[in-house]
Amino acid sequence: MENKAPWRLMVEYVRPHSKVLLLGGILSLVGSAAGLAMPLLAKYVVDAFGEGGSMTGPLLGLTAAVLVGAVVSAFGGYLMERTGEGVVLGARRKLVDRLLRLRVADVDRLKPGDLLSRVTGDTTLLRAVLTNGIVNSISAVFTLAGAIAFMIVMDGVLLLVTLLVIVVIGGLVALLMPRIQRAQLQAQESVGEMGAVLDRALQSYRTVKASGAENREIGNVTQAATQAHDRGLRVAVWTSMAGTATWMAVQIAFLAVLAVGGARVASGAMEISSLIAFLLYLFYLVAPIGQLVEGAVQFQNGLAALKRIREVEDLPGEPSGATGASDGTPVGVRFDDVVFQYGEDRERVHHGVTFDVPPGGLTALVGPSGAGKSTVFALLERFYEHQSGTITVDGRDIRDWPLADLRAALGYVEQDAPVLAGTLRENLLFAAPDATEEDLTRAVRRTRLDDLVARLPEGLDTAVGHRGVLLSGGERQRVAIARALLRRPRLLLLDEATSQLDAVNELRLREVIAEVAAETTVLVIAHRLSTVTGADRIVVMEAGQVRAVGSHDDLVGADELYRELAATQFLVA
Ligand SMILES: Nc1ncnc2c1ncn2[C@@H]1O[C@H](COP(=O)(O)OP(=O)(O)OP(=O)(O)O)[C@@H](O)[C@H]1O
Repeated sequence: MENKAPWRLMVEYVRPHSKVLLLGGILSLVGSAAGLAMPLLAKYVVDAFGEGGSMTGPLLGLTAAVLVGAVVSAFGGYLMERTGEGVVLGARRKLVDRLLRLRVADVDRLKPGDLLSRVTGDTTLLRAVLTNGIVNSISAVFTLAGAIAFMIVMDGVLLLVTLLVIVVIGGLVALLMPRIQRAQLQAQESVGEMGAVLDRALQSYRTVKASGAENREIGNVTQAATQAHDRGLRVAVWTSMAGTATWMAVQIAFLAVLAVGGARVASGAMEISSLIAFLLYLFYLVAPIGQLVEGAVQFQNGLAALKRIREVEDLPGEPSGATGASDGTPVGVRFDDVVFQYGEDRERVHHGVTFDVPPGGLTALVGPSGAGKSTVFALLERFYEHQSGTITVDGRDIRDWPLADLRAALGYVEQDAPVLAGTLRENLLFAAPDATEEDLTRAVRRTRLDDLVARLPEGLDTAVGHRGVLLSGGERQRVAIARALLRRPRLLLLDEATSQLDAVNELRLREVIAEVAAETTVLVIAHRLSTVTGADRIVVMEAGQVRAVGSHDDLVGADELYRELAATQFLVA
């Protein structure tokens, strides 16, 4: 979406930490200056040794340089790590903020496990860029420049020899960089892919076991892991080639300097102490060149990670307005010639859906599977945008409602009624954290959950297990209804569970629905005869259109499809 140069994007993450970074940078410069002074001081020690002068001064200087270098570098290093963690935190915050505000349609496409790896894995790579990448590179450049300056002073000819070797091999390394970045991006993608496969297996854990598909799923995850491994190896190959090239550069330069320098010392063109100092400086080049190469590699890795992070950040988000409020007064709903398809390449799901639900009472949506009933709910919640026609809630086009207010006005209970991990209380308060104890007790009573609460060892504070595995299907559905009711919705959308409920649970559910419908508008996707016969009106949908509206008795007499549904679906299932 944005077309900024990659390093600019990187700067955005680093900017909030620029002060600490500057301090760290200065410290590492001081550290490298202390380091740079050492060979020169060593030369003085050698000179003093040769000339029989006092060695105390140079030796003290050498000690001071070592100490200053060590302390300053350690502190500078700590600051860098700290900033690195700060960058990771900042990136994660930003990414998570976007992740939870994405549009449902985009999330449908993306794989949860892959998204997870972007938040956990890719953000971590950004830190490496900062700590080893940017700062080490800056201090390396400084050390390098300093060492070269000293080397000019020592002997210009030897410097030329050194630079020639380094430039040739440096060029080779530069050629490797784009390959490293590409390989790293692919490696990160494999890690994301592995997360996605693993996530799928864990989400459908019982199905995997029941289908005897453990080995196949293990195979799939292992395959993704192996791919990540292979691609990681490719990164390692290119990286170590870059490392080897650097190492060779220094070794060849060393041999060349030794040969040329030895000749120059023999001919009297240069002193032996200068040659020693020069060789020491030459080895001083090893670390910064290594750092530069590593910095460049880290930078490539960081860019690869950044690409994956930006892919998510650049997706459009929903408006992040304040949480909406609802006063619980019932509202009416109207669909007027609504046309909708899930994607450009998808078939239409709604071909002009029209119906009208007055405020209050119970309205049942019925129709064969795939008729588009759940889609009615998804459109009302604005999980997706309809292509044409009008949907109004309380007489107001839903596109004109602030999204947060619209969603606060609607209570939504999904068919598989998810219960989140945590205690029963946490689950109930999920949509209304500020609800009072009294509200809570009332909601529990209204949804006939008091028996359950009395039976649980720690009442409301009993942990209900990951995804509510410790509750029955009927209990889960009622927990979800209670959760929705605590938000005092003006319209309750209830996608009835298709699974068979036992007689007691079915009776309870019917009572709960009837009681809620006395106070607010309830729109229920009905799979049960008890629900449709108890409804004030029934909307019959077929293949993306409304074919009839009426009471149970009207429809049994007037609508063939309804009669058929009543005879088979509702009575049997
Ligand atoms: N998120 C989605 N992305 C793409 N297509 C979808 C999506 N959700 C539903 N569909 C398609 O839209 C059509 C209508 O689905 P919908 O869930 O609204 O039907 P339904 O009447 O509620 O059926 P059921 O009673 O089986 O739940 C189906 O063909 C389905 O495949």
